[in-house]
Amino acid sequence: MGALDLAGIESAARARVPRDIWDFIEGGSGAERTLAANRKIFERFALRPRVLVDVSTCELGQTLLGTRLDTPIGIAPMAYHRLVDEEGETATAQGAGRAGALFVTSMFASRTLEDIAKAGGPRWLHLYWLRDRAALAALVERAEAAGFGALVLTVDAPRIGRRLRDQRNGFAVPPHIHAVNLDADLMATSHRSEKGSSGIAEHAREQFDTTLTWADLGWLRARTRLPLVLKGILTAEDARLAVEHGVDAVVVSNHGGRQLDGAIPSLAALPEVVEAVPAELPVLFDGGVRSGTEAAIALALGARAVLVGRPVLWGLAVGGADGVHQVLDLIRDELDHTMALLGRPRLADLDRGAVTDWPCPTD
Ligand SMILES: Cc1cc2nc3c(=O)[nH]c(=O)nc-3n(C[C@H](O)[C@H](O)[C@H](O)COP(=O)(O)O)c2cc1C
Ligand SMILES: CC(C)CC(=O)C(=O)O
Repeated sequence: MGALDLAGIESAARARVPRDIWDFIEGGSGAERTLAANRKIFERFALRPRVLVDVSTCELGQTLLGTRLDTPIGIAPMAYHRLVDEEGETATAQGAGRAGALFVTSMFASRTLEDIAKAGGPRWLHLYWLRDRAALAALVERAEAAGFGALVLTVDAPRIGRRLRDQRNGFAVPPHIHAVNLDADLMATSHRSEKGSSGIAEHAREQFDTTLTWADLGWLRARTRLPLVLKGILTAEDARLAVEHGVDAVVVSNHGGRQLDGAIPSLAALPEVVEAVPAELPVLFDGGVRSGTEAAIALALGARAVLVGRPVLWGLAVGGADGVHQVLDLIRDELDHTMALLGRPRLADLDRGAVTDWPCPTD
């Protein structure tokens, strides 16, 4: 029998993945307040079921920025999938393809964009803004040629958060795993392991452009015909600026609690962002989603799609492409079930009326 929920897949993954890699994946920044809050906040919302609605079929497919998807549950960008599986991102892409799910590939993928494209499935490419703009431009060109459908620029990481687990472990990218889409000399620091510091944070300090402002977005826009998505928006103010700067979509995210510790839980930021942007601008969401019920809550609060991070790596660690497919299908099936029992069989029916604030009496 397959896993009935993600908890079983998580514990199987934990048993397989080496401790320092597990800490890198699971960890947050600082006291991990935001990491914990991303999960806890889902308890503060409850669903409002309607009855006597024809729910004989639920429709979970949609077209998002020109990309056809069979499910509103996609994969958040995560670096270095080969940390947990020999094949890495090509297996992830296969699993996502079978589920008809969006795979947002990290710029720090450990397989080439071209191999990922060959594995099939709907895909977008995530970017950090490197000081080396020529490297960025080259990546954008390759992404277009390889059929990536949008660019997702992550804007919440001018520096890497203080990830104490990684600092204690002296975590660095193992020597046999590489961000193969970037030149080796650009990535050298990420492999430097030293107790008390994180190779990943050191690398970002060296290579990420910390001078980046809204005014620079035009440079990227001018280089691509692909839709541009900003990931890491948590306030109405920034959502409005994103719209003013012609962005095509935003992802409400606090980077899974890995960046600013103490930042607002992702789900708490979602309503103000949704309210601040025109109805037609897609708002995506990530942070702490571990079930179809939680996906339904985020969709009802206005997300057009929900991205899932860590659970996909659990699936990959446990079962490669099959494990990724299993994780995505499990959440999708739970969502389908939730929509039926909610009396809201189409994604468009999942509106603000489907959910209510319900301050938990034990809080
Ligand atoms: C191991 C790992 C690597 C990540 N790498 C990236 C990355 O390269 N770029 C990025 O924008 N976000 C990255 N993230 C953040 C995810 O895109 C996402 O915001 C977060 O994991 C969502 O929360 P969840 O894991 O609770 O679902 C990473 C997250 C993890 C766990
Ligand atoms: C290589 C890292 C900078 C990837 C990342 O964004 C993360 O670990 O959260």
